[in-house]
Amino acid sequence: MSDEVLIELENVGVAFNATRSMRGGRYWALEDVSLRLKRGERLGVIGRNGAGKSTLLRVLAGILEPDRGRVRRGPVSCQLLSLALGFMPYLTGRDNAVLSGLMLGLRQREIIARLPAIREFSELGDFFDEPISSYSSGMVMRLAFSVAIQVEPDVMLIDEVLAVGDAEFQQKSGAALRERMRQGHTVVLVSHSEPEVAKLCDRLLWIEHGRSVMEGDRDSVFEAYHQQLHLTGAAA
Ligand SMILES: Nc1ncnc2c1ncn2[C@@H]1O[C@H](COP(=O)(O)OP(=O)(O)OP(=O)(O)O)[C@@H](O)[C@H]1O
Repeated sequence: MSDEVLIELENVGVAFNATRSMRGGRYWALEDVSLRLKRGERLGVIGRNGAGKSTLLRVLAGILEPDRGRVRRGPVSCQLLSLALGFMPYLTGRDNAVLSGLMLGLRQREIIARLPAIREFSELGDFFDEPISSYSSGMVMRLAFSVAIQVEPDVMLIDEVLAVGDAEFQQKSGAALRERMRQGHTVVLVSHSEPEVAKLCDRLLWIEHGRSVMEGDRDSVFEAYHQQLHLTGAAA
């Protein structure tokens, strides 16, 4: 891992409009999170349901602007892999792959040259040329993962998607991801699967109620997290 900081968050907060049952007003999904993401880092983000993990990934991806705090970003391309992904349902897998590549800063001919590899990795067969409204959620994730693996963004932000798809594809995507990490790619992974996080990440950020609780090497953060779960008797 190099010392080059790709994205830096300083006391970042994101507020949403609260629902009527919450009596309106603003609701802080992220309250105060600071983070320095370095090139080549394999960062896991852990925390209970609703802690703000997905919101944090959307800030890192540049999809959400913070309502407080500061984000400093180098000239990096980020790809967010999430089940709530922004594909166009009426376009084919192929056209969505081209769009994603363009949005990640590739030239049209670069992404077109990679289409056969994307189609092959996805194992979508003829579905690659069908509108993705006809895909299952597992098929959408196959497409998204295949694009990300072939396009090679500077930063891959992965939100609970590795468990989607059948066991064979999970194994293949996990292996492809580990290979990318071995080559020094930067990955941020949100997952409730501790074995997955333990296998892929060497550093962890633990957040609760939108605030950073602890950041550090994987084993120390897991230890503190488990201790707290034990104390509160709560499940992750
Ligand atoms: N677009 C939105 N509008 C309103 N509230 C939102 C929106 N997105 C997230 N929230 C709220 O912000 C809080 C944090 O949500 P977020 O999805 O970031 O948590 P999470 O840690 O990823 O949760 P989980 O582990 O359950 O996926 C939640 O209370 C959620 O309901």
